[in-house]
Amino acid sequence: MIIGVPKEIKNNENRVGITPAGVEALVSRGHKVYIEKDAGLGSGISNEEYINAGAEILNNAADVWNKAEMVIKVKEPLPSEYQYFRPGLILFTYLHLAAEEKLTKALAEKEVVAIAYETVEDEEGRLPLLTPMSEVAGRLSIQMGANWLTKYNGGSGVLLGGVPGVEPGKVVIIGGGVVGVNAAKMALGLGADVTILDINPERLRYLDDIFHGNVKTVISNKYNIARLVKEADLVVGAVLIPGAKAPSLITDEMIKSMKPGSVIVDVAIDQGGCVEGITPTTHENPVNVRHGVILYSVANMPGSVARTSTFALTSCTLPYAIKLADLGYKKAMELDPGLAKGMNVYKGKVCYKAVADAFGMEYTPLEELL
Ligand SMILES: NC(=O)C1=CN([C@@H]2O[C@H](COP(=O)(O)OP(=O)(O)OC[C@H]3O[C@@H](n4cnc5c(N)ncnc54)[C@H](O)[C@@H]3O)[C@@H](O)[C@H]2O)C=CC1
Ligand SMILES: CC(=O)C(=O)O
Repeated sequence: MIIGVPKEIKNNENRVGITPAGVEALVSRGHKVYIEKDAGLGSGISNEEYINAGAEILNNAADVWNKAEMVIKVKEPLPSEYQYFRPGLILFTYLHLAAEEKLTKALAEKEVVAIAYETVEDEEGRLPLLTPMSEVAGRLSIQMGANWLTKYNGGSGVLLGGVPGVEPGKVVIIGGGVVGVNAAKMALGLGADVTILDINPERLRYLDDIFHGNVKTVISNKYNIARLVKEADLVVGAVLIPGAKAPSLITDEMIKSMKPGSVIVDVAIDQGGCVEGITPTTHENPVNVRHGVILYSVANMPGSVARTSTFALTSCTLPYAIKLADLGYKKAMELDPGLAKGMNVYKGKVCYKAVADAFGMEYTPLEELL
């Protein structure tokens, strides 16, 4: 198969869809890999490293997209990339379509074979291609929160760990999945007072066990969210309903009730965000201020620590890329039903229900199309 890896163009997105190890693995199995010139530089990977692994470097994005049978990316295509869509092109990347109506329609109109990292499942129903970046974003959320709490950034001036004689800052994490656990690890490491809310009592039991009672666990409902957000110095939005638009849980009224200079990091922004009325920001201009509260809502947080993120992401995506290239997507999905869950748009139809529901579009099960 001919595989193309373009340079990412989202604001400050320094990750890249493949490493030299991935190129080597694909080329040694008889595939051809084209990489856009300088695509790896943001992750510390030179053109020469790709060439030495067997890739061919192309000077522009158009050539990479047009020559490839499968494009491997990191982030969802931006409007300037829609021109490269064509029937039968396999696109393997994060898509977050429930928050991207225009992209959903463009992929359907051009009959792209659109496979989203974030909805691929393993045998236990976990999300193996979302997990590595959720680990990164969860950890980063506390770093970012601590940074925006500083006075020179307009924050309240709270040090999350406190000091002897002064109590620590209060961190409230809504959603106790992968982002939530990793945020909690970092916040506990700093010495903060940590509370995690989740709708799943079993998950709260698990969190109580693994953190040996060092985090408070609270069932998630409107009443408890309002009560805890009001007292928080830093809130992390970490909820997910796979493939769907994130539920709006932190209302404008709740933001008004918070102390001025407190911070909300809405990690769930890539699925639309869990704060009422929130919109995505960029690494260049990462925050908005509402009612004196700082709202951080960057949809590609791991792009800022690209070296770590690229290697973490591609170590998980590569085995799937190899399956797709070796077997073709039909056979690969027949043998691995979890990979089939990644198919969001196919033959012009939306075949992931939560995406179709987000826009009132028709849902067609993949089995009817393959
Ligand atoms: N902004 C960014 O750069 C990045 C964003 N993300 C996003 O972070 C979000 C969380 O991802 P993961 O932790 O991997 O998901 P996950 O599936 O591991 O965890 C989500 C948790 O949310 C809980 N939940 C669902 N509804 C809830 C509610 N109403 N109240 C409280 N908890 C609720 C679930 O029970 C689950 O435990 C996703 O939207 C993901 O795409 C992930 C990586 C990077
Ligand atoms: C998952 C996601 O949105 C990211 O890694 O950018």
